[in-house]
Amino acid sequence: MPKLVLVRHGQSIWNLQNRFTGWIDVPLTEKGKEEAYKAGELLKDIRFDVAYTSMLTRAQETLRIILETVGLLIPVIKDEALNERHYGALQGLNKDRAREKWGKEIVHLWRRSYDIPPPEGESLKDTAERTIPFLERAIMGDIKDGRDVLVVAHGNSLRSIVMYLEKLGPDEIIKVEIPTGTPIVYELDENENIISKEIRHLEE
Ligand SMILES: O=C(O)[C@H](O)COP(=O)(O)O
Repeated sequence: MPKLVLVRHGQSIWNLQNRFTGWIDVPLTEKGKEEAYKAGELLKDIRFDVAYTSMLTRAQETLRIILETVGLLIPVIKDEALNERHYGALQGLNKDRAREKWGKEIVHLWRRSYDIPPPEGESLKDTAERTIPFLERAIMGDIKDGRDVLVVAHGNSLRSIVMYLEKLGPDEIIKVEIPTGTPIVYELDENENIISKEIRHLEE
């Protein structure tokens, strides 16, 4: 059965500073690079055929470190469709300051609900309107041909993909958090049904 592996990029400078990032192109921290290396260590048993990532440095750099760690030289496809949710007016703001300004309930809904967009930004639904057509058009073609695929992207672009693959409703996706550098390994059949799901962590 072909594997589809999803990895959120390692910690970025703005993750560390607790700032909304979205489409702002910030680099990984040293810890983020280490998380990428550890993700690679956890994926050494999979002979990926192809990898996909976004147009943002933090995801591309995470992917580069993973491929170097697993020792594979494979085609890498970069596409804006996998970029993080556009966080609109929140981009650059500290998340605690945003809660003080607007209240924690609405900030939580902007961050985790399905269809409530942050000011001037994308809701998860808006994000899914670009990630899912790309998943279907490009990534699922590889899966149907039996290839093992690695996707390195972002917290919310990946939440939209997890919601679709796992057939989650808006009341379920609101609880889903995707930690940095933690591979989610799916085995899929030719009809995109999940045969198995494994979240890989290093033993502490
Ligand atoms: O863009 C961001 O700020 C992060 O990548 C994800 O943000 P979130 O934790 O609010 O979803």
